[in-house]
Amino acid sequence: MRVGVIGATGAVGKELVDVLARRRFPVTQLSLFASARSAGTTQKTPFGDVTIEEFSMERARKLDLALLAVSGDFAKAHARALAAEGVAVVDNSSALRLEADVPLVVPEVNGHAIGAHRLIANPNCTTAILVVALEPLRQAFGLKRVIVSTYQAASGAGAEGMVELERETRRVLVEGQPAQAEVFAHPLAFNVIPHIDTFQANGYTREEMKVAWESRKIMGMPELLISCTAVRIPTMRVHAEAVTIETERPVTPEAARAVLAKAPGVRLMDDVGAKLYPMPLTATGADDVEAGRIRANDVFGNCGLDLFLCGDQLLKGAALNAVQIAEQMKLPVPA
Ligand SMILES: NC(=O)C1=CN([C@@H]2O[C@H](COP(=O)(O)OP(=O)(O)OC[C@H]3O[C@@H](n4cnc5c(N)ncnc54)[C@H](OP(=O)(O)O)[C@@H]3O)[C@@H](O)[C@H]2O)C=CC1
Ligand SMILES: N[C@@H](CC(=O)OP(=O)(O)O)C(=O)O
Repeated sequence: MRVGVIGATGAVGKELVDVLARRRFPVTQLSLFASARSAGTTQKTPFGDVTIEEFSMERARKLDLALLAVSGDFAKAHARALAAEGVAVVDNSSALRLEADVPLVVPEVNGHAIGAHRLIANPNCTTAILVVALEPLRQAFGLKRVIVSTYQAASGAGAEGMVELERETRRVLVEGQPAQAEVFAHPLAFNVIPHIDTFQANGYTREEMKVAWESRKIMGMPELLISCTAVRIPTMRVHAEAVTIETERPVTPEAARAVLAKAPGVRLMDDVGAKLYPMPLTATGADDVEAGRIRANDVFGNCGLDLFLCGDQLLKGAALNAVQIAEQMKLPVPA
């Protein structure tokens, strides 16, 4: 299959190439696209050294599958046009996620929505990690309300976010100077910032609203009551989420653990006596979303549950989920 990764030099794009190789996706020809500034450079990949090409529709329309990891504006300009050319497209940006004719998919939750569609949207990273754990709990106990607070890594802001966190941490520790900010709203080193994406009229940020909008669409629960506080923290990778739910039917921590232990895409890590709980250090590079710190939340009587999640947002929140979607799309089988 002729596969193209568009945005191949970025945080998500590099992971996409690795995931394609790791999952033995049937790639017969891999094309890597980025902007003009990267064109002509060489990227080492598990498929060998590949020269980065500047994106053009002429080149991309020859692909069987295009994995887009650029911006929303780029997706608006090219995603539908590529799909119309017969290219299967999975887009990582937020541009098309709420469009009625574009399925928004986390395969463990709503893989059935893929059908014969040629253009699929990959969800917001925080949302994908959340719904993998929420869906099995919903199936077992019903779901009334969700309150989530997030702890999001610098790489959520792309390759430049990682560079800034490393540079500014050095500035403080090595040079003894105060940290500065360009990518983030404030210096991130030795700080936490309750501001990801732009503020909306209702006081929430767009990142927080995406968690609500997208969870409702993926889970097919347009009325789901859900509130999010999204916070950037100075880790490199993995988004953590403190989640409180109110269920429709009574829930116990033991029953929730039994459900999550069997849930696809979830790794139960919940043994506080052994200091076993989800953490960015253990979730980094892992496909499964870690779930732990499961306990009854008495605020909601016998229908309340608290839990803590950690998911590698460059994998389940982006590249892994996108390749899982591609695996379920109806694509030409190479001879
Ligand atoms: N980071 C994350 O955790 C997640 C990101 N996403 C989404 O994935 C997308 C990519 O994010 P991320 O990897 O973090 O971003 P990066 O900033 O790390 O990478 C952006 C990529 O886009 C390329 N690019 C920029 N302009 C063009 C262009 N005109 N034509 C072709 N390629 C171009 C860049 O190439 P060059 O190096 O040449 O500039 C680079 O490869 C975004 O839409 C983001 O919202 C989704 C889920 C999680
Ligand atoms: N907003 C996420 C990453 C991201 O790119 O999300 P989205 O694809 O929804 O814009 C973060 O900063 O951690």
